[in-house]
Amino acid sequence: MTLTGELFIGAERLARGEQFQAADPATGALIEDVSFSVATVEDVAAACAAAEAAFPIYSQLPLEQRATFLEAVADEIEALGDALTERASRESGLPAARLNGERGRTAGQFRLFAREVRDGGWQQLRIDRADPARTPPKPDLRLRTVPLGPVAVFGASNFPLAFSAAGGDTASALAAGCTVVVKGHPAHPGTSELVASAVLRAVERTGMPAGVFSLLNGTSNELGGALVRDPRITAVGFTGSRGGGTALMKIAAERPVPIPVYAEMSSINPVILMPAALSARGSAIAKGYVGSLTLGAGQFCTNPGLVLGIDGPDLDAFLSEAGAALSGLPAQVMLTAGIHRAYEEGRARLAGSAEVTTVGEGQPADGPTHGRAAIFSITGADFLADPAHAHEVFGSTSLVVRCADADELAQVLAKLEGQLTATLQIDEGDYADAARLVPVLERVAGRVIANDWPTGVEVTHAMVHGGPYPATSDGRSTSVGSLAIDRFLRPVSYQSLPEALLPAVLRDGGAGAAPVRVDGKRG
Ligand SMILES: NC(=O)C1=CN([C@@H]2O[C@H](COP(=O)(O)OP(=O)(O)OC[C@H]3O[C@@H](n4cnc5c(N)ncnc54)[C@H](O)[C@@H]3O)[C@@H](O)[C@H]2O)C=CC1
Ligand SMILES: O=C(O)CCC(=O)C(=O)O
Repeated sequence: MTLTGELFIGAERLARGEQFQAADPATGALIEDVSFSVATVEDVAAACAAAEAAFPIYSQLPLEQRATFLEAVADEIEALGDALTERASRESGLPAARLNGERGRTAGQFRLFAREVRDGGWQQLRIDRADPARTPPKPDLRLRTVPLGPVAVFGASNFPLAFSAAGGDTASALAAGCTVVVKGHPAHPGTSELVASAVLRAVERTGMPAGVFSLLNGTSNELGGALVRDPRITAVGFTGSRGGGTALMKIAAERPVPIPVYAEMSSINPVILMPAALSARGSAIAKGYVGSLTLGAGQFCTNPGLVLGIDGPDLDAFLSEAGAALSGLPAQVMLTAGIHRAYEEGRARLAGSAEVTTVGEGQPADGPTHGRAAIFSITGADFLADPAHAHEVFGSTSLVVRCADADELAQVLAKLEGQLTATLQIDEGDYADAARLVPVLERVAGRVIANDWPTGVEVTHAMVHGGPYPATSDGRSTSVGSLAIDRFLRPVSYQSLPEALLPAVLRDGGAGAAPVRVDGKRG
């Protein structure tokens, strides 16, 4: 498919005078085969108007039609085949195998949400029957969730497919019945265009209203700000930096009508090496750690950036294994020059800190945007003395905290900000101590993991990819898994409405296969 560089505003494809090009992350050279139009503030308004016009139609369609549309998006994304992988690899520097997997995950997310839409449980149907004989009389009350309205989605740089134009935020918003305006990430505009064209083919094929999906491109923060400010936008999905996420939260909160922002931001994903596990299989844990740390050049928000262990010979052996495993690994191309620069600054800050020791490094960089992996260590006391040591370094750098004892380890945990994940490496002999840690970890993180690694989020019903601030802006939700649909819904109660005016799904016998809670009893 030939790229045009146009914007997608509903069914219209538009070119603009101001344009930009993607850059090859490996060299920094511009990819000159196509220039991408920069959306104007008028384009933002037009996309939001199209999303607003489509919303009453799209949100009222039978759920079967909505589910069929989501499946058509999955099919069309898969049909893009190698062309999508090639473009995404060119724009992100990520290898083809990883991107093929991500394409499958992206299509899988749409299919999961199609099944979820059909299941209907997310509508939270409840009926409390009237009791006119009660004093005072009890009214008939019926509840369901309704979609919020048009949603703004910001594509992420590090997952050009699964967290971008048709990533998890878009899939869950469309599943909820919301329309979507995407602000594509400027690092991969061609990838976004290919994906948007697949979504629009699905729109056409399944007869969805134009405006259900739009894609805007541009490089400035003003564009994203204008989108969040638009009065028709009712919620925001974002994955990116803490600075970007908090800026959007501020804009959303200062609107005449504030709206929710679901921003996934920074996380260092603590991993706790429990003594029995460390003693029994420190070497295997070290290898697993280095594998997770260096996956995708460490550019995962689930990257294990912090490891906590009790000082002693087992931790020494672990560190030397991890350092050795790291030493042979090549530096990897990072996503953008800016992300590489931020990584190098973060790595240099740790390396230059008097309290920090270098445990091991990967092979030196042999290109301008290659990130060299590194593991550092610090004592628990020094870590506690300076909270800056807990700042995320986005890439393959991790800090191991050598705690004097279990009490100090608990103090370090207590100092941590909100996290997406917290991982325990445990054996049976650790269970008693681990049992005391689990309640602490569930306060810190959205996902508590045992004997696995945080990178690679499973897209399922029981997944939580979220966590207390600053891991996300709203720790009550997830951005991955079927529960993500809840972010874009709100409950409405219908009191004493005549049957003819009730939503069909709330009429007696109208729920179909969807579960209904009648007078408090689950069906
Ligand atoms: N938590 C996570 O999963 C991720 C975190 N990052 C972090 O973000 C850093 C920069 O990477 P990017 O992906 O470029 O993230 P970013 O936060 O700079 O940009 C993400 C998107 O938000 C927009 N944006 C950023 N700041 C904005 C503002 N003030 N107003 C309006 N729109 C704004 C950008 O134009 C882009 O579309 C990385 O070095 C890393 O530290 C990056 C990717 C994923
Ligand atoms: O680990 C994953 O699969 C997802 C990571 C993620 O959400 C991110 O890096 O933005």
